[in-house]
Amino acid sequence: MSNNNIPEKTIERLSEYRRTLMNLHRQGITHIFSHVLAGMQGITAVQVRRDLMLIGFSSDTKKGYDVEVLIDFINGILDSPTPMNIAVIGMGHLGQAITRYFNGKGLNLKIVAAFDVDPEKVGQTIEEIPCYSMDDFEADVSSLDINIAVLSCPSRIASDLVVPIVNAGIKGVLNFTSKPLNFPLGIVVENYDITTLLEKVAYFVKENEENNEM
Ligand SMILES: NC(=O)c1ccc[n+]([C@@H]2O[C@H](COP(=O)([O-])OP(=O)(O)OC[C@H]3O[C@@H](n4cnc5c(N)ncnc54)[C@H](O)[C@@H]3O)[C@@H](O)[C@H]2O)c1
Repeated sequence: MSNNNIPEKTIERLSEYRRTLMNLHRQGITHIFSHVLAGMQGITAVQVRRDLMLIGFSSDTKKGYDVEVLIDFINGILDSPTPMNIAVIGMGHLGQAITRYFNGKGLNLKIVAAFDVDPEKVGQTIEEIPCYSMDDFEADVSSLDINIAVLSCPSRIASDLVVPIVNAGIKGVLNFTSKPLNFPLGIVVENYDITTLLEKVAYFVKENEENNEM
């Protein structure tokens, strides 16, 4: 099966499984049963087994899954053969928080540059990465071999960045602004808006309360 056929939700869970497995590995745990992994993720063992079957992982031994082997297998599915470089566009509160949080994770993905328009930030090193001017965005993205952009600029200017991002050859966008963006086919985009997500949680809380009252 090509990785393109793996459902989005399975990809998200594989990333979560890997983080859990890496923690277990650090604690010296060598094997884990599907129901234990499932319990740690708050899902069913059937779901875990189905996800791992989908990616062709079947080495469930009497002791459960071999933690190291499973991490390697998931690496082979999720990671690109070469490390991917990420740029943060808008190195304000959120951009800096994301960089600080993400670059400590030791993944095959690294935030290597920031772009901003603030003269006090451009030319500085912030959270251990260089901050470049938006004026030279396309040339710098190309010379730094950046594949992915994280958008943490003001929402009102987010749509102005679609064309520069496409022209610069960026292949994936994680958009944190409150302006949902569309890109041409071939560019992966994930819009992550905390207000939408919180409203979704609040809606289901309300639904549960209403159902409990009935
Ligand atoms: N999705 C979420 O969970 C979430 C949470 C908080 C904030 N946000 C959004 O993230 C964005 C940033 O929020 P913040 O609190 O970090 O704001 P901030 O004002 O601290 O940072 C914004 C940064 O963008 C820079 N900027 C302005 N115009 C730019 C341009 N044309 N190109 C590149 N950079 C530019 C600014 O100089 C500043 O450094 C906002 O759109 C906000 O709505 C999303």
